[in-house]
Amino acid sequence: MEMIKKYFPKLTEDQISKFERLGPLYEEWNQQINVISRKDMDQFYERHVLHSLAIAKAIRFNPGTKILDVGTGGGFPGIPLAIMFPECKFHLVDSIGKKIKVVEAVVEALELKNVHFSHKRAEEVKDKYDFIVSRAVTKMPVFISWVRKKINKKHNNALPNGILYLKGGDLTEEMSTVQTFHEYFDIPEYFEEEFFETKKVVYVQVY
Ligand SMILES: C[S@@+](CC[C@H](N)C(=O)[O-])C[C@H]1O[C@@H](n2cnc3c(N)ncnc32)[C@H](O)[C@@H]1O
Repeated sequence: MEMIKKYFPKLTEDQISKFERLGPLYEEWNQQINVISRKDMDQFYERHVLHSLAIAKAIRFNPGTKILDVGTGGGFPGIPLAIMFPECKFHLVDSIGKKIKVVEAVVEALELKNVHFSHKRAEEVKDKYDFIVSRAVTKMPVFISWVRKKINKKHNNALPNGILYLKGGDLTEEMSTVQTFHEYFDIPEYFEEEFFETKKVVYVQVY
């Protein structure tokens, strides 16, 4: 938690309180439904919360921005981002119902009014969004095929609308077939910590 305050020094008391409550909430839920590997729970804030917030280092979403988190699992990166950007609207989806139950419990406990959640596959989502965020779900070409028709063309953020994906591994081959503009965001200094396997925020502009 101290690292979050250090890297995001402008958090309000309400945001700090919500981030502080996340740890115990996931600890409790993880005993019933395993959404986070047990060994990761020891470094929950670094591996999950701070890691998700790398997207907030790549872009400060403007109020009103609509964001879809595809394959959110227990709520990552969507829940930490929703706390960080309370004036943006988030929709978290996952194809596994019990994971969405954990999201539901966390959203209710923290009264996150800016978060909706659905048990569905990405391919079934009908609405359009300004940004699609994700972490560790599938390879980028597949991911793009799922979401490319779900991105609004009109934009009001510093970056044109698109995908922001927390990705690990060697991206060279994976990204070689991606034809639209894409770039990798500088790794925030906390990514240098060895526990981060995913070292890039990949931005893909779909149009
Ligand atoms: C490795 S987990 C990552 C979960 C979360 N994003 C995280 O980083 O903690 C991948 C998740 O993607 C979900 N998933 C895979 N394919 C999906 C699809 N087509 N639509 C929605 N969710 C999907 C799985 O159910 C799983 O919860």
